[in-house]
Amino acid sequence: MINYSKKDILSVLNAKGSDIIKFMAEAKQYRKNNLITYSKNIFIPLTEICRNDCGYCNFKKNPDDPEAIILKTKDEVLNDLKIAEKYGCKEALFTFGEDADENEAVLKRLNEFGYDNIVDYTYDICKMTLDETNLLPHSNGGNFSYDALKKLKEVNASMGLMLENSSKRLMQLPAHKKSPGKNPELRLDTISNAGKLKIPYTTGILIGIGETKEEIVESLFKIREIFDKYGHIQEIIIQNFTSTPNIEMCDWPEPSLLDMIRTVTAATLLFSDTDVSIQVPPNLNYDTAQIFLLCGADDWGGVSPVSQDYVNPTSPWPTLDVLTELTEDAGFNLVERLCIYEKYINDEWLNDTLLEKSTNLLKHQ
Ligand SMILES: O=c1nc2n(C[C@H](O)[C@H](O)[C@H](O)CO)c3cc(O)ccc3cc-2c(=O)[nH]1
Ligand SMILES: C[C@H]1O[C@@H](n2cnc3c(N)ncnc32)[C@H](O)[C@@H]1O
Ligand code: MET
Ligand code: SF4
Repeated sequence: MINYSKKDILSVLNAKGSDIIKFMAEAKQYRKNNLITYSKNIFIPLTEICRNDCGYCNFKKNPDDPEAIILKTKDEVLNDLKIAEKYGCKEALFTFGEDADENEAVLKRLNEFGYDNIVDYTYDICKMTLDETNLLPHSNGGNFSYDALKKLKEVNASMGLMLENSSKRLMQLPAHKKSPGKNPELRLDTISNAGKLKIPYTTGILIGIGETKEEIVESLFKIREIFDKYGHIQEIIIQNFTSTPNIEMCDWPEPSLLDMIRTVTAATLLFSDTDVSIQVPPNLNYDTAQIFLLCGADDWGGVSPVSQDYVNPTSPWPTLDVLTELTEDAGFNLVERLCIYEKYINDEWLNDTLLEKSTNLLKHQ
């Protein structure tokens, strides 16, 4: 039963002074324990080519850029995975541009490798990960069709797609005006299809890209609606727009610390009657991350000892020592989790191979 109305959540996003402190305390008291989770991962950008062109994006590269990753080979990926395994990583995070196979250079490379589309290639990369390593694949490559998701489900422990925001208005702003794949109807469909297919899922919202507080409320309620229908959303990322000089939105202000606090508090309250985690990436909040634990966030997301965050390359992750220290200093304990949350590790959600691998990894934590 949802305990909060849209009006309530909007009042959290507008709260000032002692009101916001009161809401933070309310959100914090819903946390059943003092554990903060993270997943030890390696970030592998399969391709940096993307059909969209988001105004905030630091990841997408032009195919003519000699530094661009057009398509990683299987050997390159396996090499990355083996290094990650040595460091004890358990999640292979495949994040990449959407529908990259619409691009000539990517398609040419796919053809050379014996493929004609990016979904089949991603499937084989994930299959190789399961066959040759102890890591669990989590793919996040933009929208996928129902059939593509159905295929990828077989080789992914979990998958993800940021809703970003449910407002169509942003399709007219620098954030999304050149990104058909950020049409919220499409994103909501992908997230719903993942639910129909019983894929443990990560989604979230991006704060500070021109949205209003009302639109943040709408976005959170849309996610809630889908979760109530399918139960597959394991975590919600509250991601803050981070500016760098080379992006189209370089002059846009980053969201304030207080706006992030308000949003994390609002998300925690809206999901307080569920076991959905609220994730805040510590690398985008290097000096301020602790405060989010005090308003209900309970997960740091993927943290990598071996790779950079290719989406936010100027924001290095804290080391695990630093993360432990700042978590404990705030009154919590840091614990490792898998990319798939424990409650989904059963035969309702996973095939035999993924179930066996996840169960074994869980035992050895
Ligand atoms: O390092 C990052 N990890 C990102 N992750 C990884 C995430 O933190 C972990 O992979 C999940 O928590 C699963 O363990 C995403 C995963 C998704 O499914 C969807 C979006 C993101 C976004 C990022 C991101 O910007 N940077
Ligand atoms: C992988 C996810 O990273 C987020 N993302 C993309 N660019 C930025 C940025 N400059 N700052 C913060 N988050 C960003 C989007 O929400 C995307 O879906
Ligand atoms: C690199 S951004 C994350 C994956 C995908 N391109 C998306 O925006 O959904
Ligand atoms: S954020 Fe994702 S969809 Fe948007 S341009 Fe970057 S890679 Fe493409």
